[in-house]
This record gives sequence, C-alpha cells and structure tokens, in this order.
Amino acid sequence: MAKQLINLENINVSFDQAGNTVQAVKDASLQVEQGEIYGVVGYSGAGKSTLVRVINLLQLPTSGKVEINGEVLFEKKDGVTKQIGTKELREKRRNIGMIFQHFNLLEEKTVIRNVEFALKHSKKKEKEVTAQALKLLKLVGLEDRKDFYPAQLSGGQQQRVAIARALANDPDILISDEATSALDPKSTTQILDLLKRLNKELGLTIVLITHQMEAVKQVADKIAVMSSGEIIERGELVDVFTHPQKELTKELIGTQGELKKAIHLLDKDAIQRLNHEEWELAHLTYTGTNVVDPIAAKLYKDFDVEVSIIFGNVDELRGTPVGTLFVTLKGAKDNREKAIAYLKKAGVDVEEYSSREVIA
Ligand SMILES: Nc1ncnc2c1ncn2[C@@H]1O[C@H](COP(=O)(O)OP(=O)(O)OP(=O)(O)O)[C@@H](O)[C@H]1O
Repeated sequence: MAKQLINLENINVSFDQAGNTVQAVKDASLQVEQGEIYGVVGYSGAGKSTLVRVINLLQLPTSGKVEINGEVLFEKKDGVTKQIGTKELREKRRNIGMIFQHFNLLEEKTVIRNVEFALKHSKKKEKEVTAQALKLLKLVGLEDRKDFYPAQLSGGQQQRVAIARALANDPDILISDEATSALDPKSTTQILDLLKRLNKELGLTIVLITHQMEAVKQVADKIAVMSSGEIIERGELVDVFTHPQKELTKELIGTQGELKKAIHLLDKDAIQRLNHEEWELAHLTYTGTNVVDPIAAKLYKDFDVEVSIIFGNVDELRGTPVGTLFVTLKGAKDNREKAIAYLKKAGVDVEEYSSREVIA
C-alpha cells in the first residue's frame, strides 16, 4: 500500500469577518497518498484554498490535526495545542511547493534569478544554485528563456517558471491553487500535461485545487468535492464522475445540464401518447466505448424493451473513456426492471427518471 503523505483530520477553520464568525472549513478530513494527484473541487468560497493552506500551516486551523509524512505539525484537540517550532516549520515548508493562479514572479528579476531566489536559504554554492535552477528550467522546457523577464513571457510560460521555482527545494508535495484558472485552454492543457509528467517522473504528490472540472478530468486520480467548508463527496475520479452521489457533484460534472438537454430533446408528442407506466428515461454511464449497440439489441431481444437513444457522449477521464447515454426505455414495467438489473450487472450505471418526472 502506498504511503500516506498528507493526513488532515477533522480540520476546522473559522475567521472573524467584521464581528461575525465565518466557518471557512468544517470538520474536513483529507488523506493523500504518496504519488497521487488529488483534486479538490467546488465553487468559489467553498473553502478549498483555506483547507489546502492548512497543509503547510500557512493557515492555522482552529482545531484538528495536520500530519505530513507521518509527522504531526499541528494538533489542537480539547483545547490543547501542539505545534512544531518556527524553524522546523520553515524546513518542512520547503518540502511543499506551491503554485497559484497569479504566478507571483518577481518582475524585476530574470527567469533564472526567479528560480534561484527560491534557493537563497540553501547551503549550496552560487554555482550549484545556478546549475540547479538551469536543471529545473530544462525540466519545465524553458532553458532558452532563462534571461527573459516575466513580462516577456506568455501566461503559460510564466506558470512554468513558477513551477520550476516551486520545485527548487526538491519537494515531495506540490500544491496547485487554481494554477490554470487564468490560462487559455491550450496553455491549461500544457500545464496539466507538465504536472502529470512531474508526477510520473519525480513521483511528485500533487494537490490540485480548481473550479475547472476539465482540469481534474485530465489529471486527477482522486477528487474531493467541497461545499460550504465541508467535504461532501470524495473518491476515485472515475467513480465520482460515473456515480456522483450529491446534487452539487452532479451539477459540477454537468449531469444536471445533460438531463435538461435530454428532456428538451425528447419527442414529447410521441411519448405523451404512451401510457405513463410504459416508459421511462434512463441515464446510462459506462466505461469503455462500444457497449451501445449490443445493449440496445439485447434489451429488445431478451427483455422486450425498446431502447431509443436521445443523445450520447464519450468523455475521457484520465485516459479512460467514459460513455454517457440518455435513452428512453419502452416496455412493461417488470421487463424494464429486469433489463435494468441486467445492465447494472454488466457494469453500466443506470439512473432512472420516471415518465411522470420527465413530463412534469
Ligand atoms: N483571511 C481570511 N479572513 C476572513 N475570511 C476569510 C479569509 N480567507 C478566507 N475567508 C473566507 O472563507 C471562505 C472560504 O474561502 P476560500 O478562499 O477558502 O474558498 P475557495 O473555495 O478557495 O474559493 P476561491 O476559489 O474563491 O478562493 C470564504 O467565505 C472567504 O470569504
């Protein structure tokens, strides 16, 4: 089993905002294993940044436990606080690189000086510092821009510099706080590809905060969904996307919008002529690409259930094709039940909407 690198237990964070207490994080626990890319998603204000800033104690929790690589950095329980010393914390923080939406580069310094700046506390000689900075710029594909100033680079290139700088002290963990949110789609993909490569080549553990579901779809192994300070759902990326439990998760991943589209596309005149008991709308989700035709034929042949496809789509989740299909199922109720039981057994996730719900 992989080693648990980050362990946040029962974290609470509250702020005082003009005399009112805002609870930004509520009893949140998050465990990240070494080598994982863990996405934390949710709308603005959900508490993502606050929770993740707790990892390196840039944000002190009101209560809870912060354990990194088996070492407790902070624990406050029953009014008793334990916290590592300032000097030790400074060292620990070097093991956790951070990148942000705004690249936070020093504008008056060249690219290489920006990276070297992160090594100013190291005991390395000047020559070694420069060699290390060059190595990092090579890693992010920017060695030929080493003497440029940040303003002479595109957003994507500036984020690469920020990544090189974040990796200067050879950290085990990289926290990415909305790092692709200010970039165009092409640069976003390039940065995500770079993060994936660093994860693979360096074994870097990455915590990725984002409101962009496309970003987690491309790179995350696991995701946690946050709402009003709480983690409301979590799991393997493909599981959460194919079996979302909470309404918010469905909304974030677009299932709700797809359902509306399916209802809009239904041939309501034709369908309203049918008895309510004779049909339903079903949302099928499956991994793999080629199950559609055989399923339709099989349901008709074996269960006397007629399948009409309203629309379908194949998406890719971290390289795994995931098909989604909205269909109407027509036939006797018990036949439909048997057909659905068959689909579920075949690994297809089925969400049913009764004809009354759809027509309402
Ligand atoms: N330093 C602070 N002082 C007071 N309130 C704060 C502070 N930092 C965050 N908050 C509040 O805590 C809540 C959660 O904010 P947080 O930035 O963690 O959310 P988020 O999910 O990361 O959203 P965003 O992407 O917009 O930053 C918000 O209500 C915010 O106003």
